[in-house]
Amino acid sequence: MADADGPFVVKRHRSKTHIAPQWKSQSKTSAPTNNFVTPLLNDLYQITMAYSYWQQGRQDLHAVFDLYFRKNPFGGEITMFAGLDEVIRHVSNFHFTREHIDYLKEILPHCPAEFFDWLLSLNCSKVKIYAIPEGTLVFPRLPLIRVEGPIGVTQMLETTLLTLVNYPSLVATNALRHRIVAGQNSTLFEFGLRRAQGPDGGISASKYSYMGGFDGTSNVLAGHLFGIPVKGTHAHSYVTSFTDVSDLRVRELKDVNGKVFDLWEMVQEVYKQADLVTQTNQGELAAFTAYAVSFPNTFLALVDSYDTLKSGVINFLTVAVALHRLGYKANGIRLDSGDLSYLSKETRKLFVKWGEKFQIDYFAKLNIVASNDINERTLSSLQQQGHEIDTFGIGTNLVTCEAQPALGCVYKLVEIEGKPRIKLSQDMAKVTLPSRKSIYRIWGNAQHPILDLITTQNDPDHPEPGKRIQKKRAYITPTRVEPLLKLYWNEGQVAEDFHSLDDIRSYALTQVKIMREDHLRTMNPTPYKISVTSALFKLLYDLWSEEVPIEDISQ
Ligand SMILES: Nc1ncnc2c1ncn2[C@@H]1O[C@H](COP(=O)(O)OP(=O)(O)OP(=O)(O)O)[C@@H](O)[C@H]1O
Ligand SMILES: O=P(O)(O)OC[C@H]1O[C@H](OP(=O)(O)OP(=O)(O)O)[C@H](O)[C@@H]1O
Ligand SMILES: O=C(O)c1cccnc1
Ligand SMILES: [Mg+2]
Repeated sequence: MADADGPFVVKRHRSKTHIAPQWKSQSKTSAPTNNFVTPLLNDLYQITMAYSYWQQGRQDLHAVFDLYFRKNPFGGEITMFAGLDEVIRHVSNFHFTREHIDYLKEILPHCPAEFFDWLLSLNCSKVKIYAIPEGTLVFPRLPLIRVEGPIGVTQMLETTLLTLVNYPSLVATNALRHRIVAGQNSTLFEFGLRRAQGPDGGISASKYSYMGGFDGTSNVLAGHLFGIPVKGTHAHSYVTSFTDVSDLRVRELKDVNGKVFDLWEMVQEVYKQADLVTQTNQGELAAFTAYAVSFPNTFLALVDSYDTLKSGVINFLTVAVALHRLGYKANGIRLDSGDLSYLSKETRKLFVKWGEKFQIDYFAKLNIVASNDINERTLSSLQQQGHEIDTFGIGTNLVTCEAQPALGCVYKLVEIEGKPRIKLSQDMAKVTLPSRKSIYRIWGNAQHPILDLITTQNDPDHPEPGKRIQKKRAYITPTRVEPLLKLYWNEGQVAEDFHSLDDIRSYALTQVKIMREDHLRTMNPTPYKISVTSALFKLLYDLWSEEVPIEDISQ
């Protein structure tokens, strides 16, 4: 498959992320990737609430908000947290421009000039952001991000933070699930840009699919922006644009020592030696020869334009033998229709047969790429059937997250001026967990975490290694207690070093090895346990009774 140097050679850029607050440094890297990401990328109600907070003189009340989701996506029991880097970029850059304010004046004409002056002065220099590291496997109800600071500004972060976390976490989780099903030995490429929900959807899909365990993308801009390996083959239209050899204008190719040969003549020679029973499509053979002239080192051919086994694979092999004689190694083929399992096995047999006939040992291991509407179920079915595919190109179903179009992260107030707050609901899952909380991942003797514990501040049940805790009808003595929330943004300063995309990806893949397998399986997995301490439980019920007094229904 092709990269910038030719079909499918891996090329990594450095992708270290450095973030510096915009008002302290003009460093370009501190800006969000998408310049739509400003305080104006918001729901109107964030601005109208800001006005009312300001009018009531409440804008500086100290608020704590939690960002969390209630249910893992895709019927699974894991979610990969993604998008934090862009959140911190947004926070570090948060300010309204004069142009934004002029527009807001148009849509909120009755608001006084002083309100707009205040809006113009807003930034996140009094905000603190605690978060779980990006790439961590997370679960329902855990605060992924805890935002603290003046309600005037922290309220306004709601919509933007949600949009920066929801889709990234969803698509990263989708990618991770594909990785889990495909196993470690398959190569996975994201091919979804053309089908993504617009340019930002496409860029985010490429970035977060890579974070979730894909090996590369066909999206050139994503390669440029994030250092993701970019890969590609060619389309059917390239093949079908050649009718016959008369379309082949450049046939000469230098061998590895620099001597010039006519590749088409060499292809004809191999063609004769191959003793074919039926004639292959000659336009296809001309197209493959042309592509080999362009990319002799990494030649890969799309073989299903006419007849995969009788024409495409044979034409590819013919060109591959000719290239071999000039000292080049072809890469392989791509299948894009039909029964991918059957065709991959038959193709592998042909690779072996031609390798033996022409005495080229690496032919047996040539790369078989498959694409065509592949999703998690197709991957899983292909694994059961046995197949000979080395590389999967996955587009539509990965980037559009066809199995579940949204992750329902929400942003809820849990404390104001030090007072815990609660949002009630008939639906228990929608009742918020009040107060500023901490989360601890609790490890036992085995090499995997047992549960996550959510605590209040100064909780009497603060977990410690070696200190036994009781959870329902079980005791746990933690061997390790891992605080999950870290301070990332401290009143105008980046407080935690950010990791490169490659590091986050490796961290995410390591966690998959650590988690118990039954939580990871894609079908009917076991839920991972999330517990709250007695103190948090009591706080919730006390607040509930305070907000809605217990009714006497005997009257
Ligand atoms: N062996 C297989 N097991 C399970 N699913 C497969 C297998 N081979 C292919 N598929 C999937 O089956 C679907 C086949 O799609 P479709 O019916 O459109 O056929 P097609 O091969 O694209 O046909 P055509 O190109 O002739 O229109 C794709 O989603 C593909 O990923
Ligand atoms: O199938 P996806 O997972 O979305 O992967 C990307 C698809 O995009 C390309 O062709 P396109 O679909 O544009 O045309 P085709 O279906 O006629 O090949 C490619 O050949 C894949 O089929
Ligand atoms: O390079 C490819 O093969 C490719 C890229 C995007 C979509 N489909 C295929
Ligand atoms: Mg297609």
